[in-house]
Parts: sequence; structure tokens; C-alpha cells
Amino acid sequence: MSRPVLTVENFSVDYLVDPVVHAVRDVSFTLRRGEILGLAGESGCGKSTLAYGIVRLLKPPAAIVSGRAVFHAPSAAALSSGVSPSSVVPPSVAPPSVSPSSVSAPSVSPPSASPSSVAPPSASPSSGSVSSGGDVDWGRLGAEELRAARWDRISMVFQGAMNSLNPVISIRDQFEDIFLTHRPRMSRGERRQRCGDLLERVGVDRTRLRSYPHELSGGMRQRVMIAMAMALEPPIMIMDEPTTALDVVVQRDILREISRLRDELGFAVILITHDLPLLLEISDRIAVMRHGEIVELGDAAQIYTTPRHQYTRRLLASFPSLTGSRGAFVRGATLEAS
Ligand SMILES: Nc1ncnc2c1ncn2[C@@H]1O[C@H](COP(=O)(O)OP(=O)(O)OP(=O)(O)O)[C@@H](O)[C@H]1O
Repeated sequence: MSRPVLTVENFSVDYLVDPVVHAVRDVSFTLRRGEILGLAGESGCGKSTLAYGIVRLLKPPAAIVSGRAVFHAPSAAALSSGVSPSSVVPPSVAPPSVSPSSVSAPSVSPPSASPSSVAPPSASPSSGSVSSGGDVDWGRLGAEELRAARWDRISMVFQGAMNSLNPVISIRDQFEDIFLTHRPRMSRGERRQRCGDLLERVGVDRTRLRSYPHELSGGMRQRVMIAMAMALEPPIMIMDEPTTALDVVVQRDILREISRLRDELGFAVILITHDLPLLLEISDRIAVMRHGEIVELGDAAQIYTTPRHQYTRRLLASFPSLTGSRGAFVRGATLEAS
């Protein structure tokens, strides 16, 4: 079993409205290095709130009322990535108490995923590689540290992210901006090479770097966003319905691509989608959420063959089968066929 890259402990988020919405309730889980963890559950069960909470992108009226998310970097070396020593904690430290600073960000509407959300301009030049180490409690990071760490250590692809590319800037310039901000010492030639390589990784020809977003199809734009999220090689990617706006065939292509890239590059993914058959196909483990809680977490095969929670069984039963018995078309055969 591979080592954890992220530990979420007793994480709870409320929306401080009247009456208060307990959107995420005492959620704990571990994300292992290189795994795809699917997050499933009905609309409104708290999936996005949990994801945004982990990366501290929630805004009032959302409030993280308990728990913490600890990122485990590969080495225990001191954090040369601009993260202050005070935020480096041993994994067993008790959850931080609620502080006004933990009452951060917005409703679940995606933070404008402009290119700047792919590469925040204010990241410190010293933002190091993901290999700089230590366990970091994200709740203890300052705003600057968070911005720097967010894309280096965890990157995100949100629902409809493809619409957030800047329409008047070429794909190349939007890509290069990431490296100019986070890897300022990278040479121009190296940058250009990397941008082209990244595009090709997600199945888009490098000549498209010259294009403007409106010249690309929705699927291509979403691939570009995924390539941007991979640009700094973060060990974790959070994908919240990354392909919802696309047709089913393109959706599946892209998600299989993500699975392939994960195999190749070894990053871990938290993948949020309503599409349980798809999660069964590409996830290593699946967490099923209901009313803000994780009611079941297990290997995808176990969830599929022997779901323990009644709600998981209901969720599985709500997807039609093409074969009469669930199975052949969701797990096993599909990936081989691709
Ligand atoms: N700004 C807000 N103010 C009050 N309640 C909110 C706010 N944003 C979300 N909620 C509530 O929090 C709960 C969790 O919402 P969330 O969007 O995280 O669920 P979800 O599982 O991601 O849903 P979906 O699959 O539809 O995206 C829901 O009951 C929702 O109505």
C-alpha cells in the first residue's frame, strides 16, 4: 500500500446561513500517493464543499468548523517552498480550533478559474518543487503560502474550467504565464518546450499553442485546462466534475486520459462526479457521501461487488445496466477496450 499524500481528519464545513447548513460533517480519509479516489454522492451531499475546503478556497458564509487537511510531502526536508515552519506539523497533532481565518471562501461556485487560478501571479519565486518536504497543515498556511503551495502541491480542475481561459490571450501565453510565475528561472526555450510537451500529453497537437481559446473545441479546451493543472507536476489533482459540459464520448476519453496520465506520472487524484459507473471504472477507491458524511469508503471493486451501506446499494441500483447484471460494461472490460 503506498504512502499517504493527503490526510483529511474530522473535517466539517458549515454554511453560516439561517438555518445553518452542515454541508460537510466530520469527514476523514487518506489519499494515497498515485491513487484515484472517486467521490460520489447525490447532488448537494457536500462533495464540492469538501474539495474546496481542502484547498481552502471556500468563502463566507462557508466556515471550516473543525478538522484539518494535512499534505504529506515526499521528503521530510525543511520546506523550501515558502511554507513557514509553523505550518509544518506532525501528522498526529490535534485538529486546529476554528479561527476566523479558517472562515474563508466562497460558496461552491468555482473560483474564477482564470489562468490566474491555474497559476496565481503572486506565488513566490522561491516556490519550490513538490519534492520539498514535510507535513503541512493547510489550515495553518498564510494567504501567500497557500497561493504558492496550491498549484505546486495540489492543482484543481473545476466544472466548466474550459470557459475560464482568457479569450484574448493565446494558449501559449496562458501556459507560459504559469512557468513565468512559478518557475521564473526557466529559460524561454525550456518553457516553450514544456508547454508543447504538456499539450501533447493530453492529446492536443502542440501547434495549437498558437490558437486562441475560441479556435478550440470544448473538449480541447478542457484538455488544455488539465494540461495546465499538470504543468507544475503537483502530486495531487482535485477534479470536480471536470468534464460535465462535454458530450459523453469526449468525457470518457478525457477521463481515461487522466487515468493514463496518472499511471505515467504518478499523481493522486480526487475525482468528483455523479457518474458512478465511470468512477467504478477508473477509481482505485471510492468514497460515497451522503448528507455531508462519507458513509462508505472502499476499493472500487468492493464497492461494486459488495456495497456495505444501503445508500451505496441504492446509488448502484440507480444506474441502468447494459448487460442485465451490473459489471462487464463498467469494470474491467472498458479500460482494456480503450
Ligand atoms: N453559499 C451557500 N450557502 C448556503 N448553503 C450552501 C451554499 N453553497 C452550498 N450550500 C449547501 O451545501 C450543501 C452541499 O453543497 P455542495 O455544492 O458541496 O454539494 P455537491 O455534492 O457538490 O453538489 P453537486 O453535485 O450538485 O455539485 C448543499 O446542501 C448546498 O445547498
